[in-house]
Amino acid sequence: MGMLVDGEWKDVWYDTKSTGGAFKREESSFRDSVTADGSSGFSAEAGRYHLFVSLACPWAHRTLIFRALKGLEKAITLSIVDPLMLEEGWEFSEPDDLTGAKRLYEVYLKAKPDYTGRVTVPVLWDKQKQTIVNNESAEIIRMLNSEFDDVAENPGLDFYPEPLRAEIDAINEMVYDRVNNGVYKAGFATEQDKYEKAVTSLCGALDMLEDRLARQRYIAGNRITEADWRLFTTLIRFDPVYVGHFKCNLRTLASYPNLWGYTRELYQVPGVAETVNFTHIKRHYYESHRKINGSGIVPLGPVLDHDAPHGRDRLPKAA
Ligand SMILES: N[C@@H](CCC(=O)N[C@@H](CS)C(=O)NCC(=O)O)C(=O)O
Repeated sequence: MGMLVDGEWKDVWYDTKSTGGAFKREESSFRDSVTADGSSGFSAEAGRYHLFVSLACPWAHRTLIFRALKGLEKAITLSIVDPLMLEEGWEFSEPDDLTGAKRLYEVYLKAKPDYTGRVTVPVLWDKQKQTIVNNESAEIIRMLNSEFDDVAENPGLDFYPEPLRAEIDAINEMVYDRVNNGVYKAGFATEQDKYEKAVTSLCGALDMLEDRLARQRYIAGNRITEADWRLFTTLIRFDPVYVGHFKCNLRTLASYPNLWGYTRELYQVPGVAETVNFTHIKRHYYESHRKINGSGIVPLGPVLDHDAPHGRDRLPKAA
């Protein structure tokens, strides 16, 4: 694991010294937008854009789900990095078809030769301008949701509907802080108190979500929205990785009947299971983070049946 400093790769682990043992996530650096009308300088066109993802990464996973559900697989091409992220960061097993890069940081350097910062997935790449449009998953999924409708196979699907936006934004904020990033704050903490604070907050958030999902089908009401997909990519990794590797073990996901049924329902939405790769997920965390798991041994369990009936039909769903 490392980062680029003035265009040079440095192999360094996350700095938690300056924050008293707490993990602080860096802001994403490329923040341009693709728009349907091209007013941003990046117009939504079939074949122009490319996604770089890791199948292990929950943030990149959001973009894979939106690409699949919106029917953008033909319009937006894809490169997948190797599961392990070691001294050279994310790498490709074969030179990347599109850019010839062996390591993801080379793609960042093509966009900005003097780049300083972390080299993260997902990356939305513009083949025409040969640059990174955006590397913030929260923004990329909004673009996939609404800007590519002229080239999407399912243009009518909207995961960020106008009447629910305030509710979705509020949920996202809580879920980001306490759940999506919460598991990382627990796992990367290097002081006991920071770890305990993160896990306690995470568990409180899961209790709250469990209670909500006992009463309603989805997190923002009776239809699936962006808020569900953002939560899903953390939940699907919870028992296989976060309980053990990140020590988020006050409770397993499977011990929450509603959250677990909900996770299975989302997993069973056509197109979603194909975006979930448990081999990449488990290998990435357990083999890459040698400061956390020195041996690199990948646990065999837990045995979970994501295809079991989800039982959520008892709660109403929008037509
Ligand atoms: N805010 C970013 C976070 C992306 C992120 O942190 N991705 C991780 C993989 S799960 C990564 O690439 N980390 C590499 C690093 O931090 O050096 C987003 O949501 O797009």
